[in-house]
Amino acid sequence: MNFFDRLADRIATVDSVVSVGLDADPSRIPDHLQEKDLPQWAFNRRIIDATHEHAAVYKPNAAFYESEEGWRSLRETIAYAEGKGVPILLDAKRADIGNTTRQYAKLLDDVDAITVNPYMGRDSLEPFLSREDKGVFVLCRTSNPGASDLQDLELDTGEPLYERVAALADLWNRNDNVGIVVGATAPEELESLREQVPELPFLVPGVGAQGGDAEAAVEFGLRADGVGLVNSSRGIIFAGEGEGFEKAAGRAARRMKRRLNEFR
Ligand SMILES: O=C(O)c1cc(=O)[nH]c(=O)n1[C@@H]1O[C@H](COP(=O)(O)O)[C@@H](O)[C@H]1O
Repeated sequence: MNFFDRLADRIATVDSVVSVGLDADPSRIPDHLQEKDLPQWAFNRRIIDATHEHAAVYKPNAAFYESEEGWRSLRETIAYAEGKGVPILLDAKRADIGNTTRQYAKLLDDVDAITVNPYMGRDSLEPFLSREDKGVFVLCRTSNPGASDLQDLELDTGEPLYERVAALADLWNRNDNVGIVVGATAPEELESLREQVPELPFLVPGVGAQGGDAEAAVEFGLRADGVGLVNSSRGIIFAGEGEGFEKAAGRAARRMKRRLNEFR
């Protein structure tokens, strides 16, 4: 089954478009879990127990797991989330020349969807795009302050670079498995991109800790059939500290779901 069909089912089941970002920064894991064998896994397991009823997906960012312990924690996390029926979107932002990117694309064996970087062009993404059953989210207009350095540059056609990326993503979507990443901190760009590529699902990060626009994230981030994702990482998983941190995370996830649902 196509990833976006599975995602539609998941959104309907939990009545939520919340992507819970599992950015388990080792330095922020509560003290009482630090002596565990794999502190990140111990942390994520508790977060998943507390938030899965509100999670359309979990989005671990690979940056937080790039160590031997980290990869072990990530594997456990993925298996546990799958056991709860929650799809995994691995935020890896990968892509490279052909033989290298074929190795990167193997990451998809273990997860449902991935984020990729379009900078090196079509061939660098081909091994991801050809995985018909997996979701591929192409970075388009990111949420960070420096996004405008390159992504807003005007091409000789007069369009900004991020619009060209969206047009290419639409072209690359021959298997109905491509979405784009558009930050909630860029509500005008969100609106214009939704008009430009109405068929593409969006992943909208940047609400919560980055202060993005939740209403715009829902209004323009979701496709007409309601498929799309709005992510918060630190705003959910680090909502509380110390013992009982997971309860605070559960409340934060529920609050975000309700807030987004007001606009759906
Ligand atoms: O691809 C992403 O998910 C992403 C794209 C983007 O434009 N901005 C952005 O913040 N992200 C990711 O979304 C998450 C945001 O985390 P919080 O700011 O803690 O909610 C991080 O994992 C970022 O890497």
